[in-house]
Amino acid sequence: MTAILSEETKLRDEIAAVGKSLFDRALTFGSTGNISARLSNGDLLMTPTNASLGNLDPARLSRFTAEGVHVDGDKPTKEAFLHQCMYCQQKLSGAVVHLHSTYAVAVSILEDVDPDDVLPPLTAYYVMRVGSLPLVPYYPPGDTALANAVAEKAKNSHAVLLANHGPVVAGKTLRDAQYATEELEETAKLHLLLEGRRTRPLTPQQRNALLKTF
Ligand SMILES: O=C(O)[C@@H](O)C(=O)COP(=O)(O)O
Ligand SMILES: [Zn+2]
Repeated sequence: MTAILSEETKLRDEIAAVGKSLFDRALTFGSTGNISARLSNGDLLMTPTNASLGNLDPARLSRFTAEGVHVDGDKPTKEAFLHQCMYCQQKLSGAVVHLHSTYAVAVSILEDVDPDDVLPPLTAYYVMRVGSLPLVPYYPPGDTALANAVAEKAKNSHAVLLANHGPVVAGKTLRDAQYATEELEETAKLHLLLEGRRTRPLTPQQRNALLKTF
């Protein structure tokens, strides 16, 4: 019991610390974005709805059982279904991060993108951390149809981009999900910086070699 409690306390503190770090670096704004993380017994901790990621109270995070029942904490994020869908598809995931980070949101609004993989493989680190980025068609935030659309795209990718909204990224640990989301944002920025210029993304062979290694 003591071990479970200390694991939960640690994870609650980590969610608040990661949220503050993301918010302080302007990777999300106001009360946008949400974070969840999974305990070893399968329970999920999630950020409450309308909470600023910059100012989370670890004791008030929403907790769900592994079966998806909200058991304590504040009213959960309206994207709770969406987070649960990511865990269903990405079985090894221990955390999910959703942000409204500016460059990724900008890319999510572009018309002429490949919906199967929105960003080109510009750097090795992007391929290693993110890999591929399918675009999920637009649905209003909190719509259960959005969760179903995410589930479809997340079958083959731990990162997805919600059209006209923002990224959702799962990781083995909360730090993995955080770092992958940050890498996605930086690559979206590079992509927009390079617009109109001739570029030399990684070749399919170079990309595949990285995917095999990591
Ligand atoms: O865009 C939205 O409304 C949500 O996806 C979001 O980012 C914040 O919603 P809550 O987590 O319910 O505050
Ligand atoms: Zn959102």
